[in-house]
Amino acid sequence: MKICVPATSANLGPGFDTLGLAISLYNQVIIKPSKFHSVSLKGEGANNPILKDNNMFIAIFNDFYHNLSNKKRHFRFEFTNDIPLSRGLGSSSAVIVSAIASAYAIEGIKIDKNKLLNLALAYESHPDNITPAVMGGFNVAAVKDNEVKYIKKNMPKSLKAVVVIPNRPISTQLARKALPYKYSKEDVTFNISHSSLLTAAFMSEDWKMLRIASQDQVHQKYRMKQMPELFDVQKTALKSGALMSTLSGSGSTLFSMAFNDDASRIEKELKKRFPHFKVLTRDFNNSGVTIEY
Ligand SMILES: Nc1ncnc2c1ncn2[C@@H]1O[C@H](COP(=O)(O)OP(=O)(O)OP(=O)(O)O)[C@@H](O)[C@H]1O
Ligand SMILES: N[C@@H](CCO)C(=O)O
Repeated sequence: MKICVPATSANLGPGFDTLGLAISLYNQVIIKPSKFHSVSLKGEGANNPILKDNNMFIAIFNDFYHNLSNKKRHFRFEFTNDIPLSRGLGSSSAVIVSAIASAYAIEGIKIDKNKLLNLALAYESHPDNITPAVMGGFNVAAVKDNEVKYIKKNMPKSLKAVVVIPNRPISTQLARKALPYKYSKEDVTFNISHSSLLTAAFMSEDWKMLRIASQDQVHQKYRMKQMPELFDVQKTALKSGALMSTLSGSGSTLFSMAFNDDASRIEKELKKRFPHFKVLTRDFNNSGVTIEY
């Protein structure tokens, strides 16, 4: 049985805890019945002892498996991770979504994607990464009575994501603590207007509007101060022709979106200016988590 889940970029500037989209960069896990519990890891986190000994995926998988099954079985988990840890590309959401999906799949129980999304919400209270991780595409999401209410739009093939992944992580938990407790009415109004404009721009494919609509006053400046080079990354991406360039989730990755024809020039410029960071160009993902029995 094989589960594949995409990376996600949340917030998209002003849409704090609300907007997110899925990128064609994946974590994959193959699970096989086995005489003993065993784990193999390839790719991101492969040398991280926590992922071998105290793996969040295994803990969530076990929570669900023990509730769903009355059999005592052991498994071999073969992870191939392309989503970097704590870089703002939704690594925790990918783990949560794929662990829950795996527990159902190994028991042969089909799980509806809306149910999967609402189960994932118990592990990550903001819906902006888990929604595109499950559904794919661009999503606007809100939580009401412990349920995610969302609207999805598929991303067109004419656009690419260009991501700059720094060599240092930022933990989401700490990055959330770095934010102010209170905001001025001006900042709140700024973000409501820009987030609404950004959503309308995605829905109507008015891509030229993104540069203005993706501005934010609520979280980026507080977080990017911790890694000031990120301001230069953002400026370089926009100057090289990106349609928008925003802190991905809580960072440290900078996400940019570009027309296909501009993406390789932007990638080249970013690689030249920031040789110590990883720069990747990817399509968007529209299918979300996939399960092969
Ligand atoms: N492949 C993985 N296997 C097991 N646990 C993982 C894996 N990837 C991430 N994690 C867990 O998720 C934590 C990272 O979550 P965090 O929310 O800080 O970052 P993120 O999800 O990558 O960023 P963001 O939410 O801003 O997109 C890691 O410290 C680890 O506990
Ligand atoms: N909306 C979340 C995304 C990161 O998980 C944040 O910015 O903290």
